[in-house]
Amino acid sequence: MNNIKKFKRIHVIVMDSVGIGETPDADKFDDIGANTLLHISTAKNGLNVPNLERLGLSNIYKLKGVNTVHPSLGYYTKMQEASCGKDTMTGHWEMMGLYIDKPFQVFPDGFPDDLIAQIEKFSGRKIVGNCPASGTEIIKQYGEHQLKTGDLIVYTSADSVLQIAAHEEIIPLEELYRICQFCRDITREGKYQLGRIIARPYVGTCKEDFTRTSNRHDYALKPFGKTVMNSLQEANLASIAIGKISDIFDGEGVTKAIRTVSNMDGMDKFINILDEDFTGLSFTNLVDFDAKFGHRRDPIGYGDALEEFDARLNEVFAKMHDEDLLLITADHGNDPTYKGTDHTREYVPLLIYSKQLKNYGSLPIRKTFADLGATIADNFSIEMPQHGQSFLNDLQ
Ligand SMILES: O=P(O)(O)O[C@H]1O[C@H](CO)[C@@H](O)[C@H]1O
Ligand SMILES: [Mn+2]
Ligand SMILES: [Mn+2]
Repeated sequence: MNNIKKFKRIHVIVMDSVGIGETPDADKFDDIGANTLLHISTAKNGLNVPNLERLGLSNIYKLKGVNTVHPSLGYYTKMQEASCGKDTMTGHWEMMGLYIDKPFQVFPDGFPDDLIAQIEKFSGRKIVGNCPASGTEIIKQYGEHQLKTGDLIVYTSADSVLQIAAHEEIIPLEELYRICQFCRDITREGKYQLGRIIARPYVGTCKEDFTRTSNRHDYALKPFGKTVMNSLQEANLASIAIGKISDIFDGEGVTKAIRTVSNMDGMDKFINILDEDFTGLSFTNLVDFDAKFGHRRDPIGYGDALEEFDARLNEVFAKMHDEDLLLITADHGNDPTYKGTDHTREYVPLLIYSKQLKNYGSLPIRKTFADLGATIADNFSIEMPQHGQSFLNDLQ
């Protein structure tokens, strides 16, 4: 890094699912033509994101209503995912230097009878659903049935995930969590290994007003190997997880976990962290983009959420110290105008800002999300991850 001190704090913000166009291998995922940001900007007839604009967002891919800027106020590029998956865990683990070579198992036809039987036996409740579904649709379909019978609503998606929807007044949270923990324990390895179990509680009186609550809980697998977060922790540096991050890594390499209930709550908590004195990483995930708008195929809501996020960057810039580095990126796409309701294989944007950097411009396209973790490791002089190349020296 020419004439530049290393950074004391690196802040990574993951805008969950904010992709920026199909990758060269999008055909393998049946995602040709997907472009989350572009299609949101067109659906909204222009996006109003002045801070992301200044950092160079539209220089990566021209979005409607977002100017290209020269010079930009940040380094900008996009990253391709090397692992063969497009789920949240794969994306985040790769950012921290770990690849998934064999995709997590999915169950497009529902879960096998013997697995379902084990869950029914443990819980003493019958299971309905057992198919891929959108979480808000399946509670419309089976919620009233659940109110009458107490049956469990089990569903999956294109991800390696077993989700249990449960009305909070019919199946108390502690019971739901206990059942999910059981599901987690029986699917850690072997033929039914699953990426995640997710508790999906909701409230309401009938299908017209059922609403999911923020008591969602994710039970992930432990990362299959060492991540940059483990190395930070070993070196007695901070590795602060805000939002879903701690769940995604099953707490591995997390020195402090801060839970959030929404994107704006995530931004509040991140901005508070900027006031704390630490050396190391803060790692924030903003999941509303994905859960509330991407999977719901709501491009207008998605665009509004992006504008709301952008507005909070004023506070972030104001609070950043000279020795801070900010990296804004995403973990996969979820084009809300695309067919189906699942993630899309896309490039993710990477925007880089620090008060001590000046010669802003484009960086080469990254072949792997792991370049992010390699840069963090390089900066803190800790063990380099198995994958990824540091771009620290490109920052001036
Ligand atoms: O449709 P909902 O319940 O939001 O579920 C979505 O959220 C899950 C976890 O991110 C994905 O696997 C997808 O199924
Ligand atoms: Mn995600
Ligand atoms: Mn998702």
